Amino acid sequence: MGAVVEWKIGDVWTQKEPFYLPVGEEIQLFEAAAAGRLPVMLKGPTGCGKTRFLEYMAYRLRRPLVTVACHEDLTTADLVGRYLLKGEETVWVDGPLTTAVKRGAICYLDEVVEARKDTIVVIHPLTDDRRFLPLEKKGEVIKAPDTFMLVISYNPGYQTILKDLKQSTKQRFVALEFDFPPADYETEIVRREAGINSDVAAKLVKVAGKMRTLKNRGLEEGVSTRLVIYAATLVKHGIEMLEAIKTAMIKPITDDQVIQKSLEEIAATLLAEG
Ligand SMILES: Nc1ncnc2c1ncn2[C@@H]1O[C@H](COP(=O)(O)OP(=O)(O)OP(=O)(O)O)[C@@H](O)[C@H]1O
Repeated sequence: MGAVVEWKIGDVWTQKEPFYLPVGEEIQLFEAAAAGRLPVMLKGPTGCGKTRFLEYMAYRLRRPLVTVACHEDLTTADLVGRYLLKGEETVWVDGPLTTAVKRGAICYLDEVVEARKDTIVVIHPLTDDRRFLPLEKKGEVIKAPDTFMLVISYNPGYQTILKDLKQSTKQRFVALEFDFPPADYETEIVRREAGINSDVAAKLVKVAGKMRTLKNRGLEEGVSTRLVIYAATLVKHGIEMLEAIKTAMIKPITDDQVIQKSLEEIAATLLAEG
């Protein structure tokens, strides 16, 4: 048995509309894919709004959202289900993928590349016009209802030759590309999410923008919108700007003290400029 799989079902009818600020044509494209029963890949760096977008789309389409955090020990049984011993009896327990298919939900496999290649293969029949899920252990095949939709997230920045999706998997999805929002959009997102004024939000976004230009020059990944929101939240709770930037936007992304110091200097200079 694999490690415990982390998953949750969000029922849209019990949920209020998630805040999502569209940046391009992503809503129309996703709706067209949903109408055409096509599987979707959300491509982009960590913390840039992929999950929030999907929560918003699930709400908009009034479909439950089943989210699975993929990891390298994830087995087919973790996704599909397994027989478990309950007292004297052996009972079948559906996994998140089976639950999503049965409920006609959107199933979101987050960071799918982390899962083992032999595990990923189980989604193949769901991603073409067959749209079925084989439950091999149970000797059953479930046909997906029209509302079922498979969505995966994928961060191309992390991939190496050893860890990448196979072409035969990639070429089963339409891809929506995400990136950090343009500065004025990101300012609005940070303002709303952290509940701070636009001025503070704009300054943090400016620092984040500068830090992102240093990607590949010592920094593996640009600072995420999520971290900018964290910094804004610290400021809202009384932490001074530079300290908030160090704690939320610099230390989490690099352990290298020399790089930390130079990022701090860049931030201090930008803050002094006003
Ligand atoms: N366009 C947007 N509209 C509203 N909020 C956004 C938007 N983009 C980013 N955010 C904010 O950024 C946070 C991080 O985004 P999210 O959790 O969706 O990232 P992600 O791309 O799914 O990251 P990961 O791959 O690490 O799961 C969200 O909680 C939300 O507050």
